[in-house]
Amino acid sequence: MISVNEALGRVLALANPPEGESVALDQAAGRVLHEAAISRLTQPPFDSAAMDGYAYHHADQGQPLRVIGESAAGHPWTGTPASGTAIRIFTGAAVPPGYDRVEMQENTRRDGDMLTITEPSAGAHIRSRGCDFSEGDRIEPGRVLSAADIALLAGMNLPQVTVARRPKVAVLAGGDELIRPGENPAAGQIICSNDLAVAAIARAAGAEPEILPIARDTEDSIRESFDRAKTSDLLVTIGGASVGDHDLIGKVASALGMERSFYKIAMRPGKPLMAGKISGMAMLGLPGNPVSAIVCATLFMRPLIQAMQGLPAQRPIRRARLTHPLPPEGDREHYLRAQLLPGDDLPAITAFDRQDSSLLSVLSKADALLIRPPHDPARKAGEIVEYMPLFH
Ligand SMILES: Nc1nc2c(c(=O)[nH]1)N[C@H]1C(S)=C(S)[C@@H](COP(=O)(O)OP(=O)(O)OC[C@H]3O[C@@H](n4cnc5c(N)ncnc54)[C@H](O)[C@@H]3O)O[C@H]1N2
Ligand code: MOO
Repeated sequence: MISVNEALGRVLALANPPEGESVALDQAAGRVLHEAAISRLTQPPFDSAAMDGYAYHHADQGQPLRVIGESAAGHPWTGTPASGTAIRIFTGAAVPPGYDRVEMQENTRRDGDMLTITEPSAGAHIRSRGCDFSEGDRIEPGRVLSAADIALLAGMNLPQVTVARRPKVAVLAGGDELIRPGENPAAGQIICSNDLAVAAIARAAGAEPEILPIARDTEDSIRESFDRAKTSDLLVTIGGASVGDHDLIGKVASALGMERSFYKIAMRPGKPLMAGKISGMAMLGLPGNPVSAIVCATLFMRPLIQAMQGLPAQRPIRRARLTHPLPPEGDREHYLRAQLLPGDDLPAITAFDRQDSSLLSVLSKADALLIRPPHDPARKAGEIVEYMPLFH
């Protein structure tokens, strides 16, 4: 069995290089920038007023000024400044060369055409040309575009950007016991839940997931499902990964020529994880236990989907203080479902008592996975441990 870190490295190596596609800005939030975006404009394009008031020249401060024009946003003044003059100006309007101050109107008194600055501000209240960004400035690729990025790209006059194509992820649940939510379970049947969760994690990571019909526990059914997935970038199977007579995923994958990257890792839950490539398509075989499937999707599928879009690999590992003692660990890295509360210096973390890998009700209450390395000795309350935040 290989370590979690080793497995993660091998999973990330399955990612093909991302491909770009051009999208309109209103579709670009949350996507990964694939090519550098290069500004077509300088912003602001002219020295611009930061307040509603009057533009004047600093040298004329202290004397009455004659108001000789007006500059509003979208309607620049075209006259010529002269000494002893001012113009009415509004926020966002161009400040004509020749004036170097804008006084807010609250600090002035106006009498006909004549203006007195009653209380000169310390600052100029002028945003100089290019103080935000300049033509040719770049936003580098390999980042998820935020709402602020979209606004910046718009300001740069870029109506479209090249983002990484969303990886197509086929999600395949298998098992004769599985039926869809809403159906009536017969004896021995349960509701298929894992594929919905895995697809949700895939979508949140930027993929375009497709949930395939549930495969039955026959080689033919599984082969048929693999065939449906062949135009995907990644096939994620759930269940049938262990050693039972009906666990056929590995067998079918091998028969279809899977180049296996690994099978089984020193991790709890998630031991029977499988990874590899079939005809250029990446494949992850998740264990069927619901918590195992969701934890493995979080730890391995999510970073793989991010790598497929050109994002750097990052494991969001943080530190917290234990609220209770923990027993020594065995030979697998253990990811315990846990709850976080605010603490003095670090958050306080409490692992749930019940850690069976079938318990969705416990996972749903958890906001963290408390990480225990293989052979970690017993821990006391108050000791610092590592955790990974869940689902946010
Ligand atoms: N003799 C051994 N038995 C098992 C071992 C082992 O090492 N030796 N490992 C155990 C571990 S650890 C895990 S994890 C499971 C994984 O087994 P599979 O990947 O073959 O999963 P299944 O047997 O298909 O299912 C396990 C469990 O999960 C339920 N399930 C499966 N798919 C779904 C789904 N889409 N939605 C909801 N629930 C699902 C399934 O009904 C089973 O209850 O193997 C252990 N056994
Ligand atoms: O690896 Mo299994 O996931 O421990 O239940």
